[in-house]
Amino acid sequence: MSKPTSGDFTKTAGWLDWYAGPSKPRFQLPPGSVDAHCHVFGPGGTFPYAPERKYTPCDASAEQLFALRDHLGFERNVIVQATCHGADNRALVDALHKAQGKARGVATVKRGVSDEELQALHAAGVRGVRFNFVKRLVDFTPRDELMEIASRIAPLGWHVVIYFEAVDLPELWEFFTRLPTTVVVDHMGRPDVSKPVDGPEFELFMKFMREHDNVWSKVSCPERLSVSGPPALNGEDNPYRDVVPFARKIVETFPDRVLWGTDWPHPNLKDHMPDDGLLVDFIPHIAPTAQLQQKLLVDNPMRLYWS
Ligand SMILES: O=C(O)/C=C(\CC(=O)C(=O)O)C(=O)O
Repeated sequence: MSKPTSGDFTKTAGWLDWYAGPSKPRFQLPPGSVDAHCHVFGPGGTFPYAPERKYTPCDASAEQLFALRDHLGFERNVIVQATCHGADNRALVDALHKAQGKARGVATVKRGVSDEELQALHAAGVRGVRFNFVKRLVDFTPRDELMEIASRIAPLGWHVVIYFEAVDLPELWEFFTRLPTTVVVDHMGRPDVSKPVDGPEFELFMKFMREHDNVWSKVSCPERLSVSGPPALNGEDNPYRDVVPFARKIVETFPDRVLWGTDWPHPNLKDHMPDDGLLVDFIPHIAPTAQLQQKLLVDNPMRLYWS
């Protein structure tokens, strides 16, 4: 694979570039597997980063993403708009066109978006919008604006992807449970995995999914959530052990409402950059049977994004 570049932009201090030269997974992905959470960044020279961004990444182009897809053995991608591009979805749409049907997208839109713009996004392959509540990534958007957007995209059959920290779930609960669409949670609602898996914080997340059958979860990002590791590097075949009980509990309890993604190119990691091949090898630890793997990697994402 080619190496990361940063074009005309100066990367955020301490930025870790994505891992060039990932290993080949030992885990054999089921045919038709979908990497259901990944991003494209720029390239900044063609698709400039948004003025309101909170970080400036290294470039991560569509071509580089598709090279990783093929190397790891995925068939398709779901490309999620990252906050460094704000509500400018041009890099995402360009990647969707280049994917020739092998990618779907999740966009960010503002209240003023026109019906024509929504139709054009749909034609490009967008099937959802992302509402981000992680305070280090975005400025506050009033809830009534977000609810208005949700009601505009619901008739298109789209869903809402939500990204938030576990400690904020109580405050966001009322808003989330009013959303009129399928709701997909990024990275399991970012649990604090140093707390017990059967403790009150994670139990609230389980209750959120149990009581609302329109709520799905991505069981992604162990590299972001892990506290005690070990990292997916240097051939480690049992990485991020502390995250496994959380992800596995969700997969086994709600097998028809889970998705998995690499989160490539892993923005804002501070500690290490994982080997994406070893990240794929993490999957059987959280979805231990062939049936669970088929649902997680093929059936669920195909139902949500390609039917
Ligand atoms: O890659 C992710 O999903 C998580 C991110 C970045 C992000 O969400 C964004 O920039 O939109 C994070 O926690 O920094």
